[in-house]
Amino acid sequence: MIGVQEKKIIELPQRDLGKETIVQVDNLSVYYGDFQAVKQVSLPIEKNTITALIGPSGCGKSTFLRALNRMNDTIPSARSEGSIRYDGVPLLDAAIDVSALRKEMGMVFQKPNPFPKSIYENIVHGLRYHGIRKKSQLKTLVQESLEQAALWDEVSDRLDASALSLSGGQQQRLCIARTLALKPQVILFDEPTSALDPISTAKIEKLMLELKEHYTLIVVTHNMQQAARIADNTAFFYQGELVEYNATQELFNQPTEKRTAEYINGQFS
Ligand SMILES: Nc1ncnc2c1ncn2[C@@H]1O[C@H](COP(=O)(O)OP(=O)(O)OP(=O)(O)O)[C@@H](O)[C@H]1O
Repeated sequence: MIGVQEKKIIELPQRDLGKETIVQVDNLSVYYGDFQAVKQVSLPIEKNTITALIGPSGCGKSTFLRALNRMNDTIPSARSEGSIRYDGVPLLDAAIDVSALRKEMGMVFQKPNPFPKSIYENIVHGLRYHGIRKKSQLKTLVQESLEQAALWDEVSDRLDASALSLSGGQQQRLCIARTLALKPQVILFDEPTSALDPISTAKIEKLMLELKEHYTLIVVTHNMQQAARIADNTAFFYQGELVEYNATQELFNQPTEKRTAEYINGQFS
């Protein structure tokens, strides 16, 4: 449940959302001070799909992604306008408990960022924060999330080892496991493979395709091939605007907008 901070209670949707659209964004604008980084973007995110956000550097992809789970709140100059509804819940409402929201909409970043602690501690940290303290339950959740992140077989005999002793690709899967342990509904990925080698990238892409059976994934990527390989739907952003949003195959094979065609044909980057 997404609770609240004081004033009013806003209930989080129950687990079984039972709807095609899990997140509905309408006229979302995001500003950093006077600068408008995202301009009146509207789009639906379908449940149990991978949605890719593509576009040239600085076009607002990450800002849009971070608006969804209110990560931009941590930037003093940032301000969002418009509407983001998560199964009907207005996420931009000031009364939303952002900590609960970020549990429900977990985030995986570009650079694997495990804590300088053991593999086990990396996963239980967030669980303890959210009030889970029973050892047996923590142990079960650690194993489950590492299995789901396709890392268990590689680390089951060294859960006490430092997370920093893992390879970059393993660290990123640990960060995914850390997110999964909190049982999110939506996982936001901000260029999750751009710091990884091709083999680790392939493992993460395979994992993402497996995860969409249970979760809804939204991924910012610079890599158009990656979007074409894994995404069901793709949104092309340019200078803060959403230029085109369609099924990935359509967007790449028959873009309706000239700017999309130019971008995917490599005429600008
Ligand atoms: N904290 C911030 N303060 C001020 N401006 C910012 C901030 N973060 C991003 N911006 C600006 O907002 C615009 C969009 O940035 P954003 O990082 O969302 O783009 P992006 O498409 O994700 O870029 P990239 O692909 O390079 O990561 C850019 O002009 C950027 O300089």
